[in-house]
Amino acid sequence: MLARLNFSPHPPPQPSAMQHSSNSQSQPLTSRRVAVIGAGAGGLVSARELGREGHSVVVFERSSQIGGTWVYLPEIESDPLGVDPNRTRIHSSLYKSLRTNLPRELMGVRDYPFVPREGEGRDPRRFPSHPEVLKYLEDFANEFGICKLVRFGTEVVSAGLVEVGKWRVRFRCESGDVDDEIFDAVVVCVGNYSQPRVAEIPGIDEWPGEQIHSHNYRDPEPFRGKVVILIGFSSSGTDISQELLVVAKEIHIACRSAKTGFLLAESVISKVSFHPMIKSVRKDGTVVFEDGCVVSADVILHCTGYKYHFPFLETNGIVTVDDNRVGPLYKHVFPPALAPGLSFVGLPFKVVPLPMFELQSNWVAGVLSKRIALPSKEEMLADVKAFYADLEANGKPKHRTHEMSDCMVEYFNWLAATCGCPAYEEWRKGMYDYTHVNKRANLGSYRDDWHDDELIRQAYEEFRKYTTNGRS
Ligand SMILES: Cc1cc2nc3c(=O)[nH]c(=O)nc-3n(C[C@H](O)[C@H](O)[C@H](O)COP(=O)(O)OP(=O)(O)OC[C@H]3O[C@@H](n4cnc5c(N)ncnc54)[C@H](O)[C@@H]3O)c2cc1C
Repeated sequence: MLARLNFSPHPPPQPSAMQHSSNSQSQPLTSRRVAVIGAGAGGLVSARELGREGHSVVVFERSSQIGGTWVYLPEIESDPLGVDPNRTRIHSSLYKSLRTNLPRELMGVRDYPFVPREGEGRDPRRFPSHPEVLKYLEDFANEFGICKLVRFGTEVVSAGLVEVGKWRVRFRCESGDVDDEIFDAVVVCVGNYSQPRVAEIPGIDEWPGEQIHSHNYRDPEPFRGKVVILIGFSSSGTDISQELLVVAKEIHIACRSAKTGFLLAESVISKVSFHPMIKSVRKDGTVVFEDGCVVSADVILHCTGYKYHFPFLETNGIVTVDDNRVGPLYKHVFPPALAPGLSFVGLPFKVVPLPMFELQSNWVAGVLSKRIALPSKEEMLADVKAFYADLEANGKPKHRTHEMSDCMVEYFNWLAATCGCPAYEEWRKGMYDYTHVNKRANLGSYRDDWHDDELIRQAYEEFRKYTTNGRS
């Protein structure tokens, strides 16, 4: 294992890895008044990119602090399944013990690396616990002066086009008063991990057990001694299963592919069974799987992901959410008929989020300033149609429209080339792939046991451009 490299705090930002190529036509850039909705990582990074481009930015944030997902709350919603429209709402889906599932070298913004910093409560590990990510976002916001752009306690209740190139944003302040303002553009950065998507299970209304979605999972204690059915074995499911193994009586994991590829430790394997999906549940508390196996269970825990949800958006049906496809969107960002006034930062999943936010928002900023040209509306629509046809031809269902996984690097490099930014570095690709392989081989220990030292060396070599030690 590589000895920890010790970097002192970030120096003032260097010329950005993301900084746009010079305005070769030497025309003045157009400055717009832009509303950014949400002050999570996506909104903070967007505000920085828009500001760098010379736009005037207002960030609307309904909570009292920045960080979005990374603001952990121990409370859960009044409906643990998260389907009752009248439930009390909690934004973050973090659970108490969460550590990142990506190494910090990958997670940070490209020109503001997420390096260990000294100080009280800091967590220097490669896969740190969640408060460290929030601290990094606070550092980022302070470094780039973002907080002064944020209107806290201000929830956007509607955003719609009033005339060509003018958007009305209506917002509710903490006092309850509703007001509105006009902007040239709206960038939606409200996050995609708050609105639970649950599995449909025949017979569930009469099943006597408890149900909960991972959005409302905080710690394993309520599951002590219970037989738990866990649906889904992606990011949340894999993590939560590891915690439950310590306290639950049995865990039955229902997932689409029974061959998950994960290797489990000998010590826990007897407590876990893998199954295909649930066929039905019965009044007597049993759960029937598609392979005919029957289990008497206490709890069903849905680790089944989230739905896109933009209740404030008024587009007269131009942008819709259909089976979790937000569309039509050109390259997951611009609705052709409303571009560039409306854009979305952060929709794709199975990605490295922050570098993607950086690229997407650099593109949005550049298009708004007229540094970067968009294709015509017709060309963008044709591109979207071709993309949908491609998904269909490859058997990818609609609800996975914004899933990247294998296409991530291609997408990032397309954005980078369009913006005139450097391509996604080779060490990043290598580290991303390695992390996934290592996770599969060592689900319980991949965060503390790794062998990608050469990639870490390359990462810190690059980070030297942006950190004090590297400059001295
Ligand atoms: C359990 C879990 C684990 C994760 N682990 C990792 C990880 O290890 N590494 C990683 O890189 N990423 C991880 N992610 C992904 C994470 O979501 C992203 O890193 C990133 O934080 C998303 O930022 P965002 O700005 O898109 O959304 P969010 O962080 O959700 O921020 C959205 C903000 O918008 C605000 N908002 C919403 N609606 C309105 C409105 N109408 N008006 C005003 N404000 C509004 C919200 O209050 C919130 O502050 C994880 C996600 C989850 C759920």
